[in-house]
Amino acid sequence: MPPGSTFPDEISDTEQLAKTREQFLTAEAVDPNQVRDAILASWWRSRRWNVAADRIDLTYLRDPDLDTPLSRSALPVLRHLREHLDGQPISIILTDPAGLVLTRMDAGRDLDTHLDRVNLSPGFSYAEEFVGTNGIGTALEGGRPMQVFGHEHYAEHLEDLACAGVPIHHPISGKTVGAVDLTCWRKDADPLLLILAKTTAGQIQQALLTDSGIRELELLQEYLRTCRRTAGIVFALNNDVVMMNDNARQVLDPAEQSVLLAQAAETLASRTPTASVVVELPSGVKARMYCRPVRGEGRLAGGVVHVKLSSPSRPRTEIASAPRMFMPGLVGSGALWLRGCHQVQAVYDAGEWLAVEGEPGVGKLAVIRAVHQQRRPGVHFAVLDAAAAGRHGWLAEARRELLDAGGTLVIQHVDKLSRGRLRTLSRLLEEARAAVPQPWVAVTLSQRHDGGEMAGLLRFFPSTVELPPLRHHVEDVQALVPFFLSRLVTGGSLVCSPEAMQLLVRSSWPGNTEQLFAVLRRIVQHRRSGAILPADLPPECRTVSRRLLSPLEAMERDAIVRSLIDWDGNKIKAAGSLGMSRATIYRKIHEYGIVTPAN
Ligand SMILES: Nc1ncnc2c1ncn2[C@@H]1O[C@H](COP(=O)(O)OP(=O)(O)OP(=O)(O)O)[C@@H](O)[C@H]1O
Repeated sequence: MPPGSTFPDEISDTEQLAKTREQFLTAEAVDPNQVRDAILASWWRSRRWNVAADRIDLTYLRDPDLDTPLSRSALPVLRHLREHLDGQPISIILTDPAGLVLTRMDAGRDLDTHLDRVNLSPGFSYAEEFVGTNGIGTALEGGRPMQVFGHEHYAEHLEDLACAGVPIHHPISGKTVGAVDLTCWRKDADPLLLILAKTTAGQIQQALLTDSGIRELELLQEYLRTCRRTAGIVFALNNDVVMMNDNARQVLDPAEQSVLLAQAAETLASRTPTASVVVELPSGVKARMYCRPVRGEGRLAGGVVHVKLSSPSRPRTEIASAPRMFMPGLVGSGALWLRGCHQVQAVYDAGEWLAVEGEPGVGKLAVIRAVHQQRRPGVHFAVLDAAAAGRHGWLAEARRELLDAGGTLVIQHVDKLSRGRLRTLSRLLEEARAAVPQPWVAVTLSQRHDGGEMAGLLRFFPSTVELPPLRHHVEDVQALVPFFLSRLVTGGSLVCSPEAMQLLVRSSWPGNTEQLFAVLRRIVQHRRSGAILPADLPPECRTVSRRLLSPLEAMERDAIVRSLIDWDGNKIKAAGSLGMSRATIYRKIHEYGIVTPAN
């Protein structure tokens, strides 16, 4: 099957795909033309998660909570769809944003039995990190609709199925609140399934908007009233929205915001919310919070909170230099990081097209997006990934964005383009320079390329801004952690303990900010409120190795870290339990940069 296509043709495709998957699993070279780009990328991720391909052995996580805005809005839509499908063997599944199956509608005995056998049932998570490539997890991971057929699944027990998953976004906050998935037998697969899943996700979003609109309006009005009455710190929150006045953003750093939001969420969720609570912030400053629940249509719509900092012990200068979001969606105040961001702003303001360079995951796209949102909010913003340039329709999309759309276009990973594609893109950029309206174009790349076709492309971009790896501004981990936690856990009810933060700051983050985000995403799977402790951190956070380890090395490192934790840092006992000599464990600890518990 061609890598860009969306639907495998026939049996020959199926056999070829099965062979390709097997080659991938046995670490043989894979012909990228035999498998779709998005699937190959997902196989690589599955391998990095160490997902087992030969079995599905999931842990039952918890009873799904169906009394949530998502379930309340989605269930009537799904029931309606079930009626329309009129007994056809298509399973309709709703999950939360982490891939936890919330509900599955009956689809006939044979299919239901099979789905039970592969744990595609309420209470189990179909996140990519547990099951590997699949319609639900891969759609959520990529943040876009995804159809996965037969042998494209990473786990072989899913090879008889085809699934179409679509993330559901909250219509107001834009956050991913869940996914809808339609699963059928592979032999019955049809490209229309994805269209149906997209329509269903759209209907659920519409229902969410209708259901939450009135309550959100009540919350907004109460928030505005409070802001008019007081010049102090005010914020309003519910599960989907956080509003904050300028004072709150200027005076509180992200860690303090997280603590206050967590406390406010807890106070509002309690059956008898107390009117005023005193909270000690990480800096030692005391804050008195006045929480007022807001109701709309008989239900809790959220709460408005007014905060007074009651301890003046913190000097004003410290308040002013505390890290805060200086561009939309960005935190961090390390000198190298800020210099990169200011350079991007300057090039944008000069109206020049821009190349941004840096290791994978350092935040290249995030900075460009933030500058765009800051300078031209509401104007069209599009992202094209050059890693998917082999996909059918990619060039047509690039042409449309460059010549017709105006606004901002980011082409990520241009260093992944073939020479032919580089030449074609250069021609399009030439045309785009004369387009009306002219787009602002930025490209991102990980490696420096000084010659050949890449030089031809880069002549359209007068400046290259280099963003530093996270290890060069590792102090920003302190601000990134609470920021990511507030993105991952609604209501901000999870904070990081100082002990865990110390380990996070000591890690070397070869995968940069993206890796930090992935680590926290994994942690919130099992800890959703309270404080993250050192024991919650995965073994990779106990190493200061500067290089990315191979999957086999990572497994060995993890085993050593776990054993050291089990034996309270006693290296000799840990080595004994692993069947390793004392010399070997010392060498490995040094080689992998393991920070032992005793350290
Ligand atoms: N300073 C920051 N503040 C907040 N979030 C950040 C920051 N830097 C990076 N991120 C987040 O980290 C993740 C990785 O960033 P991003 O995708 O921009 O990296 P990238 O350099 O473009 O990666 P790649 O080259 O691998 O595509 C994203 O979720 C992004 O929002």
